[in-house]
Amino acid sequence: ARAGAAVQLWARDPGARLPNGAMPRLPDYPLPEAVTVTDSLVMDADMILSVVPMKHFASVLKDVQTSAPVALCCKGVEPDTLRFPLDILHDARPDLNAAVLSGPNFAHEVAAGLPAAAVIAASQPGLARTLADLLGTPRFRLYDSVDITGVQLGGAAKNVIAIAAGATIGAGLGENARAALVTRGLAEISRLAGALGGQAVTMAGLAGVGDLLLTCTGGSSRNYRVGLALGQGETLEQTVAALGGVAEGVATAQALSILARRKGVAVPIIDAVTDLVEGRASLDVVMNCLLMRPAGPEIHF
Ligand SMILES: NC(=O)C1=CN([C@@H]2O[C@H](COP(=O)(O)OP(=O)(O)OC[C@H]3O[C@@H](n4cnc5c(N)ncnc54)[C@H](OP(=O)(O)O)[C@@H]3O)[C@@H](O)[C@H]2O)C=CC1
Ligand SMILES: O=C(CO)COP(=O)(O)O
Repeated sequence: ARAGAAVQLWARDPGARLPNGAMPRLPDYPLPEAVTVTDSLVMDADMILSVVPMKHFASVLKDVQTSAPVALCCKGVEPDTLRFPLDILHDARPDLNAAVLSGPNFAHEVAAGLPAAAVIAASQPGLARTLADLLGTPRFRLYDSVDITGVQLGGAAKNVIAIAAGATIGAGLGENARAALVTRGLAEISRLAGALGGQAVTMAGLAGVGDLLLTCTGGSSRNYRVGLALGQGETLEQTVAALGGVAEGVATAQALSILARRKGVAVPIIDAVTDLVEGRASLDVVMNCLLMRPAGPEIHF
């Protein structure tokens, strides 16, 4: 809307709109006048931003009627099928042009109009820039990329590393440990990006280190908060129930561990989070396993 477009916001229950004009998930931010709320999935638009969480994306997609290009904003990997968001879209709607939008973007800060940047990736030449020009504003700076694999992986994997970062702080292991863990997490993601057909260098950008910086340090991150609570000894069930929102890293961890194993890529931090959230090992055990690993050459991706 701030970029000058008339916007339709799809919601399961448009009647849930609050008296102040906001929707319940962001109750402090009344929607701009240019935004109308609808429950129709018949979408005649210049572009669609899909923000449905991974768990529900495929089922919502079945009912969408459109020929507009879709920019996917969810961050994760589907646990059973190991599909990234673009794979899910392509499987259901190979006819649609598609892009991925990712980066360090807490929703409440974007809603408040605070400055932010993100990257849009698409494989079709020119599409990412076209969408970036439609959606970008001086306070929402959009860079473009052709590395759809790297951008999707960055968004999905940072949620898993954020759980590890939160657990490190929650367990009282200190900020040095967190910095080391996030840096080595970045190395894992960079290796995996190359093995999956993306570019390791994308992880130096907004979808990689940018979102890691935000999510692994910002107390607003749901994934970080899950890790923090686990580090403080709470159960995953308690933690997720108290969260009031989705933490995609919980379901994504195991999917990334499996993908990495298939590609022969070592991802010990992602594996540690998988063991933790799947209840296979305690925090003490996974931390000790990480600390006992032999250290080798630093750069090997
Ligand atoms: N929040 C953020 O700062 C950011 C989030 N993302 C990504 O965006 C995605 C969505 O996250 P976010 O909006 O924060 O999650 P929330 O947990 O805050 O909201 C979940 C949303 O999903 C909707 N929903 C729940 N169940 C269904 C269903 N069965 N079918 C369709 N919709 C459903 C909810 O609708 P209802 O309100 O009706 O319950 C709600 O709008 C995630 O992949 C996340 O990683 C990416 C960048 C930033
Ligand atoms: O992706 C996000 C910010 O870029 C939101 O992070 P959380 O899902 O951990 O809250």
